[in-house]
Amino acid sequence: MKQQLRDLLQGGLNSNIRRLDKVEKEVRALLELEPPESPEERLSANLRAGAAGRGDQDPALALVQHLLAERLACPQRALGLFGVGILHLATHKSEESRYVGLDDIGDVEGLAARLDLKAAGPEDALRAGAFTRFLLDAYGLEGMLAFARGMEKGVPLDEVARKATGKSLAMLELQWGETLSREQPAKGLWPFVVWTVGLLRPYRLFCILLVVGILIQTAYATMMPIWLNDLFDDGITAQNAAVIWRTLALLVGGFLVTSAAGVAIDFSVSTLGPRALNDVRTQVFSKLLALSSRSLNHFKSGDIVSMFSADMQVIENAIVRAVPGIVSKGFLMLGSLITAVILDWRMAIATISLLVVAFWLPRRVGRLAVRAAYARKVEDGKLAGFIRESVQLLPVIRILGIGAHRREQFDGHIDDIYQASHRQFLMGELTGRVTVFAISAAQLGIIGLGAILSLNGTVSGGVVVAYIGLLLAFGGSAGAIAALLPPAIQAVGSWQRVSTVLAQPDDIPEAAAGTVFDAPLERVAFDNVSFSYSGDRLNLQDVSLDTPTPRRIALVGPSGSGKSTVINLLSRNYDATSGSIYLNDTDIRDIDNRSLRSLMAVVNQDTTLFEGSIAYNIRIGRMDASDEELRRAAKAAEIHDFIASLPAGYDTNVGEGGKLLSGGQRQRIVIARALLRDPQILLLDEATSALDAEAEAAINSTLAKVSADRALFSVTHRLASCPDMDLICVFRDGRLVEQGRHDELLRLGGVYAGMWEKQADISIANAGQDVEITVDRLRKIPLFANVPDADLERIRGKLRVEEVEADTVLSIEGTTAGRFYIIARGTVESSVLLGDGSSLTMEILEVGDFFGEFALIEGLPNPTTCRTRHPCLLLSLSRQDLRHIADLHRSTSEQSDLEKEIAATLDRRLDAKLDELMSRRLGSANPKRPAPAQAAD
Ligand SMILES: Nc1ncnc2c1ncn2[C@@H]1O[C@H](COP(=O)(O)OP(=O)(O)OP(=O)(O)O)[C@@H](O)[C@H]1O
Repeated sequence: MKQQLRDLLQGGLNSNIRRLDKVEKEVRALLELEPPESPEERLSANLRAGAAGRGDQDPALALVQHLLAERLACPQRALGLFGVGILHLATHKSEESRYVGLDDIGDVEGLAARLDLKAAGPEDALRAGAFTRFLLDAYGLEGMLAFARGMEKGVPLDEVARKATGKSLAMLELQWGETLSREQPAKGLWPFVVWTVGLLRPYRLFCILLVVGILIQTAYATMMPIWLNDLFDDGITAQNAAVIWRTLALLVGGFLVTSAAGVAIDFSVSTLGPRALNDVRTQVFSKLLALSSRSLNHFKSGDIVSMFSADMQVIENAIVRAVPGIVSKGFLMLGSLITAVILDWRMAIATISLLVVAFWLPRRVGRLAVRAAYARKVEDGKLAGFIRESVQLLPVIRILGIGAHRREQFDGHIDDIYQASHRQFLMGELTGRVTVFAISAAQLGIIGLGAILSLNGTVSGGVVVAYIGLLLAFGGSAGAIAALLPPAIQAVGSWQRVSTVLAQPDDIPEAAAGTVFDAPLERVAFDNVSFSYSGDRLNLQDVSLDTPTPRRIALVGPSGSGKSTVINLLSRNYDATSGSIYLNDTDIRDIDNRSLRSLMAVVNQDTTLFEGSIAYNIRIGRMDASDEELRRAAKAAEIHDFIASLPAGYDTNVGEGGKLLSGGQRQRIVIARALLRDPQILLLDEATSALDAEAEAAINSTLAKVSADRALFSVTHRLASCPDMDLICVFRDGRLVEQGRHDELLRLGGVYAGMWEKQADISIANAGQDVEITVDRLRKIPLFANVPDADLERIRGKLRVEEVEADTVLSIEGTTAGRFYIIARGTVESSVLLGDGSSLTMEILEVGDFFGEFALIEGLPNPTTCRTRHPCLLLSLSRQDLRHIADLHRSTSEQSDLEKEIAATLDRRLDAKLDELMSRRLGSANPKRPAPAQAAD
């Protein structure tokens, strides 16, 4: 056998075997395969598999397919997709498969079919590699192999996907798309120069001025050595005054013209740079406006802001200084080379050979420098985002006492920045230094050669003098390029970030041949609509709803159930993952986007205004509205009288974000803006939840008036307004679980009835001044289920009404201080701190929910931190008050019944919470592998 193998090797297969060996090693590592018994066996398996790759099939692909089939029991149908995919991963840098364009990924089904017929082009191989890498990353080797093994003939791929990953094929493709990097692979200096030239194209006159200036400078520098040669050989050596005077005149004249050309260059670059940069700013800003919320979610706001400040500055500097400098010095070097050939071809060949070597070296270092500059930009963006988040959340950081932890994270960021910038500067400087070093070495070599050749008279003294001049010009140019390279390289990093945004496909949904919707709206329908934000799980599932309009529709349900998502889909902030939404009988995707938007107005809880006057803030609802229409909208929003009472009236400046006005006033301006559009569909997303109770009561009455005769979709946590609604849609876990009128839903006794029961008997009166709760309602709190009426009446009397602003921490995990609370208005987030300092939301507590019961028992610490998400109205009870009531019933030294009951209930709740906490922590420790049982669709 050995002899046989040796013969084969000698038969010219060496290079093939080496390649197969390399591929096999990579594939074994990728698929975690045990190495075979002996090298001979491996060699023979390789050869057998390689030999199977006859005809036009790649022997390496045959080897991978052999390993998949023989060692991993994958069926024939999987060998195309995964064979090509794994081979691609093994032979290319895995990173490459991240950069598949989102538009290019196509569907897995089609890809598998193409690869089955072995018609894989390089793009198919890249896609197969990208899909294989995605499965490996998201579902591990087991998941990938489960997919591959499931691809038996005749089994639909959707079924294979569900079995292997718990997700439908469509969801898997969406998830795959989401994991692809939106960054561009590292680019070099040349593409940046090409981009810059493209940018400058609209400014032809200045470009011509610039090019003429550069050509004049180049011509002068190129001619100078020839004139020096003439001056030396024909003038000074031959004692010819005429030649001397003529050459001197040329040198001085050329000098003056070149100086003028320098001024022209300065003038044109200082015009071109800022103009071109403004164009880039416009492009990026327009792109931001053209990107959907889904695409924007992929960029950090810190990155985007620093793109407009730091990045633009760096690019401008490159366009004004570095690029023109490098181009003109490059021309100069080219001109010098031509002169060198004219002067003496032998010296020129030697010069060119040395220079080729001299340029090759810096190119290699330069590539590393470009990569380092990009890495530095990424780190800068991360730090900017971190600082922004820290400043915004400073109060939360203080209250949670996680300052030291944030400091540690900050140290981590600046450490990363140090590493990245150290590398960036080192590589940038090294590129310059290597360039100078290489050119200087070449210079020395050529001067030496010239001197030796002049000894035996092969070249004249004039040529040597001219060459020295040439090389000085050459060295000077190389030095200048070396100095200009670091800022240019820095600019490539910045440009790369900018181009990552610019390369995103515009995906604000816009119907290609969208129809204008100008009919009266008679119907809104959701037909089996499902949606996922991230591709990871469905946030809305199979929602079907068909309602005539105008009608008032409430969307209710627990936090996170998908209510706001319905608003997002209806307003086409996102498009449904599957299913359709109809206005009358037209799919909203077929409606021209402008026309669709003009049909509707959204008022949500964010009342931030734009910097500018009140009039401006209302008018942006419809730019062509007249002053009279503006006033009418303000009157309908019941804010006109207030505006009229201001000294500057409608011209009053609202300050940054509108901070000179109260929350209620800001919200009325937002409502006036919405009404100015006279929308057929009014979308309210918790429009009053950020306001205090008094402002909420007033604005609710305004909203009730302005929503008549429109299709109103109102997301609300507080059910008090629901009895007046024409339709109530109840959501839970992304599904529309109930729909009907208030009475019907109460009779149904389902989710809505439960929510109503929780909120009923807690009444808010007097614009939030008074909150009442009945004894019967108190009894429904498990803690008080068995407490006698008399005690409950006492507890009711001791409850204190508290009005609390948003973002107030009411109890802190691990501490025993605090009170017992019942929520009458608003929502409260209960969270726990994880080991890595991040916090995990356990529950969103809503009206009728209670928390802080742990405070009622001596020494029992709070298991979670509770923080208000909105301004809240709470009923609270102190430990002392409860104890006082308990003491009234204490006959012996034993615990009273009340205390026993509370302790027992607490035990149960605590157990349940701990179980939930454990499972969530375990779940969050392994986010990459969702259990197939949690099928999202
Ligand atoms: N931009 C987003 N990216 C990813 N997931 C999101 C995004 N917005 C919402 N979600 C998730 O989608 C689910 C539904 O959210 P949605 O905001 O529609 O619920 P909701 O019922 O309106 O909740 P709330 O009452 O708290 O506002 C939640 O699990 C939420 O975490």
